Amino acid sequence: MRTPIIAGNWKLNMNPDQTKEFVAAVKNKLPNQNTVEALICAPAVDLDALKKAAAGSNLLVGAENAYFEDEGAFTGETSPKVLKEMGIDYCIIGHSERREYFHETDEDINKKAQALFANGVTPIICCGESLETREADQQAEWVIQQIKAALAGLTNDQVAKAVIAYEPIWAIGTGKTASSDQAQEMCKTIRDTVRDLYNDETADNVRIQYGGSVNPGNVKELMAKPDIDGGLVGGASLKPDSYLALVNYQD
Ligand SMILES: O=C[C@H](O)COP(=O)(O)O
Repeated sequence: MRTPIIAGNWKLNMNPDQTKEFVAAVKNKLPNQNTVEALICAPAVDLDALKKAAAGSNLLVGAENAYFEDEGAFTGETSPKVLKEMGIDYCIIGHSERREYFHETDEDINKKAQALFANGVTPIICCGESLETREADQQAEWVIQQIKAALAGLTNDQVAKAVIAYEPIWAIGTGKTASSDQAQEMCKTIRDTVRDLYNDETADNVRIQYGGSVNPGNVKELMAKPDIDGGLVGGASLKPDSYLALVNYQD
């Protein structure tokens, strides 16, 4: 039985004061963690404020990125070891914005997954195709290759604990959501890929999110699909009311 996981990805939005206000508004209205995991992934500069504000509540805390080394001369990077020390639960890796603007490769993303697991932080591994790839009907091949590269060398136990986020680039921030059938089809493709690479148990345990213009109006339909276990939500996670509607979609 997979616990649904609804994650906000704040991207480059919110400061520590806004973070505290947000958490104060949501912290007593969140679902039980056994029913739905409610997570916010915030910029590194907000994580301390977020973690402290969320203490004692059902809110889980994640980072938006980390480096694959724990320490050293890597100016500007975020250490997975320090994320662990701060009590951070999850970390997004391989978001399409990082692949595009910061030139992250499949190999980087695999190294980041290894480094996060080595530190006990759960990666949310993003994948997804461009509009051009979708129009060429190559989305399945594209995403299968991304998943194979991201998971290379990971164990059954690690993959079973991981979260994979399918985010078609053409649906991110555009208001153009993939239909629930399109999202289901790709999430099933990802689960089938994990089944081929690992085994039934791992495939049945790995949680797969859909991301791309998820909002309170479409979350229920998406979450009703058998292979969609959660959402990775940008814009609609920035306001307390909207975030609460997303995480409480079962009400
Ligand atoms: O990580 C989240 C995605 O990029 C989706 O963003 P969006 O909900 O604003 O479309």
